[in-house]
Amino acid sequence: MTGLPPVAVTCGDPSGIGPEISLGAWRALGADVPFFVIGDPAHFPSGTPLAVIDDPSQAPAAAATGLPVLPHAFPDPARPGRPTPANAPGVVEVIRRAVDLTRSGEASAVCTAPISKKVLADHAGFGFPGHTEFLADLAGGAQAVMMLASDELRVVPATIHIPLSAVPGALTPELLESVIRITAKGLVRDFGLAAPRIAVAGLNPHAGEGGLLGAEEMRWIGPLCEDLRAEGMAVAGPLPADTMFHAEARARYDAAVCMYHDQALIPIKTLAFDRGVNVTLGLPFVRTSPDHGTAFDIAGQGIANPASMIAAIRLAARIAATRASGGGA
Ligand SMILES: NC(=O)c1ccc[n+]([C@@H]2O[C@H](COP(=O)([O-])OP(=O)(O)OC[C@H]3O[C@@H](n4cnc5c(N)ncnc54)[C@H](O)[C@@H]3O)[C@@H](O)[C@H]2O)c1
Ligand SMILES: N[C@H](C(=O)O)[C@H](O)COP(=O)(O)O
Repeated sequence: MTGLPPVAVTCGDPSGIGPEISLGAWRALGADVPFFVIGDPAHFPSGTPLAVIDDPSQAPAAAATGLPVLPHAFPDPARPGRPTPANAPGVVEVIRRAVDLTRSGEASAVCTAPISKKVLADHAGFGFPGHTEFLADLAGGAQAVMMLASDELRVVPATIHIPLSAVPGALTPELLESVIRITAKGLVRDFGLAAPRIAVAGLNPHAGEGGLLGAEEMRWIGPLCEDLRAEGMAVAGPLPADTMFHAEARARYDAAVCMYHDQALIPIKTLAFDRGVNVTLGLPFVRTSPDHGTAFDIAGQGIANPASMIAAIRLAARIAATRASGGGA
């Protein structure tokens, strides 16, 4: 226990595995890492020992008897695997509520259960491609940087939720430089690393093969890395992306900054799908999430693995404690 307020966990899509992995997290963590879920008490698996609270401060004591839930009423029941349009706006309201509670100091961090972007776009007018971009907006337009972290590997996609065809146009020296700087700062502030080492992936096969397979590396990614090295930052690259994720290569850096979503997320979800955590860097509050989605295909069957959610709640509490102590700052 840190003495900090509890972590606010959003319900995510109630028809996904959010309710059951939250229950799994409470079973594993009990009151050791205080948290509460914001959601509809009727959405949890039948037989869930619930501890309904009306204030986040009650969560640590409530956790001794059941899963602490701060109620948020939804119009429809949760139908596992079959999201209902009427519930979509509530999913967004819950995220806002978790952020408000964290910004007011009643919660120490936000941990989000998975949402379906498509369901929210279709039925809640959600104008963002993911939590990351929504949270950046709630933070007043901060530049939010997505990191997925595990013991084996940390990765950061410089461009996030955009089509592959849009990546070369969206990648600019300004964007990449700020992503590298926010990553370095996050590794110091939130992960307590004194001198973080960052590896930067190339965009093209073989990092462009000297211009034969693409020009971006020679034209500006390489020179940007040079400039940052000249400043004293430990930045390696641009490295060929196909050979930078094996065990020996990973030992040489603390985070890999990649050019697009799948370049970053395929290696970590292959190595650590059951324990990776999505952390948003660059926000004025702490936010984590499990590294998987709504898993509608298995929702309600009681087989979803709660390990990534457990790791996400633990990491949220740890980062909040590090920030509160001024630890890595
Ligand atoms: N943090 C988030 O909100 C988040 C993250 C990723 C994906 N998504 C969303 O989730 C939806 C589904 O995405 P997807 O199908 O690509 O990925 P997914 O992670 O939901 O599922 C991929 C596969 O992994 C399995 N799986 C996922 N989590 C599991 C767990 N905890 N235990 C056991 N098996 C698990 C699923 O059953 C499925 O077979 C999409 O709408 C996507 O946008 C949300
Ligand atoms: N890109 C993430 C993944 O594939 O795991 C996922 O979509 C979550 O993104 P947000 O945290 O922005 O919702």
